Amino acid sequence: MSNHKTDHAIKMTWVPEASCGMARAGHLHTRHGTVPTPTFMPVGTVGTVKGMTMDAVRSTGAGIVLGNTYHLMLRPTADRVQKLGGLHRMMDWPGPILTDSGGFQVMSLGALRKLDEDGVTFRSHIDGSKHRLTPEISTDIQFKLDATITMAFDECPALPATPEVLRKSMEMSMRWAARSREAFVAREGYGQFGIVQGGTERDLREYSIKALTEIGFEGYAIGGLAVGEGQELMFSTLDFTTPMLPQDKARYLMGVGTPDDLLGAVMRGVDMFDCVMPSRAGRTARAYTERGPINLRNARFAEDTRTLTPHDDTPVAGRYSRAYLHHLFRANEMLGPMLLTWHNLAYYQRLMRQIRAAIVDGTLDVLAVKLREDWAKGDW
Ligand SMILES: CNc1nc2cc3nc(NC)[nH]c3cc2c(=O)[nH]1
Repeated sequence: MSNHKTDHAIKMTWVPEASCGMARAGHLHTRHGTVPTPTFMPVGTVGTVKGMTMDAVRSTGAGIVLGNTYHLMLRPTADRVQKLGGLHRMMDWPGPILTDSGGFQVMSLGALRKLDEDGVTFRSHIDGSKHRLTPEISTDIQFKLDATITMAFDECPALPATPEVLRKSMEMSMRWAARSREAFVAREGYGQFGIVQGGTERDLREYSIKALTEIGFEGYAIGGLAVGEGQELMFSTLDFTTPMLPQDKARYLMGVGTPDDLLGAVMRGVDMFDCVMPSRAGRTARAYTERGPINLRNARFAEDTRTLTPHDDTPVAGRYSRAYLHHLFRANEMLGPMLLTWHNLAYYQRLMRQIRAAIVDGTLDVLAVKLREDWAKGDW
């Protein structure tokens, strides 16, 4: 079922460049610029990547950032963001912005939620005010935010769940996907992604992909994972899910993940990621490095004059000692979370660039062995 409103617009496209096994390298062409994939999207929850100016975000090499519908609809509200010229103008980020559709965060943050066939009613975690999200309302909010990529409104069931619960939830999300597509206003270079559901069940994932590809979207997200199932079950689900997705459209694995998750998911055919880990870790003194994560509050760093990483490709990496960062966190200084968020996001972007380059020259398997060896070695 194609949708008249989306036929005429020149949609957003994903163009393949190279592949290595199941892994792909390509470019996502949008109204707000072209992004090399695989790509990691820093999370800009309420119109800010916490602790970072957008110049700092850009300096890490990030190409596209994520905004949260749930948070933005509560504060400053979609109408106000629209009045301020949309997210791009308001946060001074001219590049692509993907907004999620809010359902996942309603279920994890909202209070007193009531879910029905039409949508979800909930109270704000900020002031207890009552709000409603439906496929139509969510799509309209994302339009007002001027999202480059709009996400379909779905339900992400908690795992573990019985196949029957997963089937009912997925079928409702597919009905919501059709309503989301109907409500989507096509504009040149903008796109909407459907979200595949079905938990870890192969038949349900197949049904969901069939439903979504019949509706037709500019890209496809894999939802319903990274909800506590563990890496092994996430990877085994990807093993049979990504091959069933269209080859010529971007695949986005929602809410993932650690550096090892990213590597494994790219090797299973995923192109796009978002995760709060690098930025949240930056606020809690957890530094991601080539030798795995380290906790900078630990006393062993008090006089460690080494930098966090041998790379010196960001204003942080080559300039500040672990001892200084340790001091900033012990002193609860603002600069601690700022510098470490910057470092972590730069580490994630550098990792994605390394992975992408290895796909292009066909050496991803070699890189994967090297990365996993180094992560396992632990700190220098
Ligand atoms: C916006 N819709 C939507 N968001 C999600 C965000 C997630 N974030 C995680 N782990 C941190 N899993 C997720 C699944 C979904 C999902 O199934 N749907």
